Amino acid sequence: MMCRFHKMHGLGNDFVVIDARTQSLPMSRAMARAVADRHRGVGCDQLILLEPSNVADVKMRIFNADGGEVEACGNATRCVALLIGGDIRIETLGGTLDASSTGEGASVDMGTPRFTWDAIPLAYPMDTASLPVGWEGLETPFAVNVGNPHIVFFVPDADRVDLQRIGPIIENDPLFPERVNVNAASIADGRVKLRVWERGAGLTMACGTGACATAVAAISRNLASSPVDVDLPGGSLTIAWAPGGTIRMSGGATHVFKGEIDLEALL
Ligand SMILES: N[C@H](CCC[C@H](N)C(=O)O)C(=O)O
Repeated sequence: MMCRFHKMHGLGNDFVVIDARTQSLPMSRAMARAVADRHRGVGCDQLILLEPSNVADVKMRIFNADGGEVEACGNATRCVALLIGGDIRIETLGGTLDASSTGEGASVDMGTPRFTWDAIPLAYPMDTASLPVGWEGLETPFAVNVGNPHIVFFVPDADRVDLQRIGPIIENDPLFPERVNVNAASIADGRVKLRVWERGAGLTMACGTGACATAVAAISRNLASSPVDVDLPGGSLTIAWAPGGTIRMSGGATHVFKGEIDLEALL
């Protein structure tokens, strides 16, 4: 079955976007994993499937490279806004988001962060502002749900954290029943430097929800003030948030090419 797709990225966090609003496409974990495979498929960090919505302009389904369907993807949300254009409302498992395309990218209202232990979720009650846990020198992280679960470690230099090694250990710790996205952040001159090990995708060039989670954590700990510029390997995002409010994320989004793939040939 030939299937058209758009190859897009948000600061190098890359996506295969399939628009299934006019022709439904049953998606499976195996199919998502096969499309994301960088050797046998198209290759991407996340597969994005667009479907009709009863509550918004479009429903955006998000599948990590490991095939798991998840609640939120900030960079992909900007890409979908760029693809569709104008001001749009996007339904996701993590909530319905308002986005505005700005030509080179988009700004998105990512909703209200949640801080209670059972909203992250954690396996048992804890102070999510400063978890009394640590892994090999990464200590007292901040946990927050921004549609998806994130843990944020503030360190002297984010580049010196071996996320390739420690990321999957933390991602899969039993403290996180839904696993977790792992953020290593350092602050310099009021800006945040961020490196992310993503749940279900590994190290990525950028993570939109990671930037949101880290900005919320930095503002909550008085380490930075809103709006916060977050510098990731693939580029910078600007995150605005005040306690009690919603998170506003702005940044680039890029359409690279249109393609076609034989989905049956992948399995
Ligand atoms: N790995 C994330 C989904 C993608 C998030 C990231 N690509 C973004 O831009 O927010 C999770 O499992 O919750």
